[in-house]
Amino acid sequence: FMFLSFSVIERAFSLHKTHSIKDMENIFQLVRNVIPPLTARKHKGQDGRIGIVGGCQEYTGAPYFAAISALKVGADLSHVFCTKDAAAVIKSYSPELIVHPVLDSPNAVHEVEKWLPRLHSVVIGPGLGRDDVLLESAKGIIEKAKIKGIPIVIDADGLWLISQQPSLIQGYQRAILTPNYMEFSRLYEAMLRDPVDSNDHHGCVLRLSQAMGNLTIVQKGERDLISDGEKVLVCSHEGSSRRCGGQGDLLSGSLGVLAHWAFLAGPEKTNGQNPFLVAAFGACSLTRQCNSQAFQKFGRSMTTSDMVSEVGTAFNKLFET
Ligand SMILES: NC(=O)C1=CN([C@@H]2O[C@H](COP(=O)(O)OP(=O)(O)OC[C@H]3O[C@@H](n4cnc5c(N)ncnc54)[C@H](OP(=O)(O)O)[C@@H]3O)[C@@H](O)[C@H]2O)[C@@H](O)CC1
Ligand SMILES: Nc1ncnc2c1ncn2[C@@H]1O[C@H](COP(=O)(O)OP(=O)(O)OP(=O)(O)O)[C@@H](O)[C@H]1O
Ligand SMILES: [Mg+2]
Repeated sequence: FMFLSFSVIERAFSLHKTHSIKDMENIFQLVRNVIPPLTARKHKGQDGRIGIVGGCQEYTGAPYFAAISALKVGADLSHVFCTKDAAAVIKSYSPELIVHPVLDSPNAVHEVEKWLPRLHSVVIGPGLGRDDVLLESAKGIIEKAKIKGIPIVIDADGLWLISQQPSLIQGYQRAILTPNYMEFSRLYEAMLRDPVDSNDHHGCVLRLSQAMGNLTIVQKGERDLISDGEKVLVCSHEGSSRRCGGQGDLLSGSLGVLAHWAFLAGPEKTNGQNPFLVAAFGACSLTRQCNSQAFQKFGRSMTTSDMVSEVGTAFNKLFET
């Protein structure tokens, strides 16, 4: 089945090289290489402690989807840093999550900073909203995470913040941005001062990554384009035509774990490829596989919760061979 999905690795200078099944299969193998083995000699936490920064009065589903997906991919602990009024709601969705109601407190940055030494990666933005006070907290948290060298996934309203202040993340190569169509356009226009060229998606994602200082960009869509400014990977693994909200949150939460694993494994395990490209490819194919499986069961009534239930079998199918 792996050969049915259609994904490519291409060099920046030869953008329209023929798509090679071998390359695609190789990237799946690289994802497998970075997955930590399950052994009896590990303690709780070793396979990943992930932080999600998001969750406000309007949005509680998004941080939940990201945090629960991180656990189901294989992280040991998943922390959500959200506003006070969102915390009880998110806790009530799941006893698995550790929820900190700190994001709207006056010392929000310090409250999250205390936890950073214990976190392997952070996902900033799912359900964060656009309140200036919360965006300011997110900004402070990004700055602290950068100082610690922690991999940072930026999604949703975190990308809104980056569109306003690109220098906040520019040049930090341990960051991965996961824009949808709208978010990509906003970022592109902010950085390149030009509208997106709809005839050249490859070139656009490549140029945006370069303008941002070669951090990893995942442009989500009918095909996911993943670039670090040098290469463009394409993930068009089969999903479905069902576009319920929350799928991007499943992607960013999964990517939080995979980014940590790939970063820890390093370029030896990824055959010299940028570990964050490999992680992104893994998260995109996993999300699409969950979509495909859930759609087969539920059709049009499929929701993101149904996709979350598929993470385990989807992961096994793609990566545990
Ligand atoms: N259950 C929850 O709690 C969930 C909460 N969520 C949270 O919501 C927050 C805001 O995130 P977001 O993604 O709605 O904001 P943004 O990107 O500005 O899009 C807004 C507008 O963009 C447009 N548009 C989008 N795609 C397009 C396309 N391909 N092509 C063309 N246009 C396109 C479209 O415009 P329209 O169709 O109305 O013209 C759409 O209305 C954020 O915190 C997020 O995490 C979500 O995660 C879902 C689950
Ligand atoms: N047209 C499409 N065909 C197939 N898969 C798609 C399509 N558009 C998006 N996807 C997949 O859906 C997932 C989420 O992408 P999407 O663009 O919906 O993110 P989003 O808008 O941020 O979602 P969310 O509602 O969580 O905020 C990605 O894995 C992407 O590959
Ligand atoms: Mg989104």
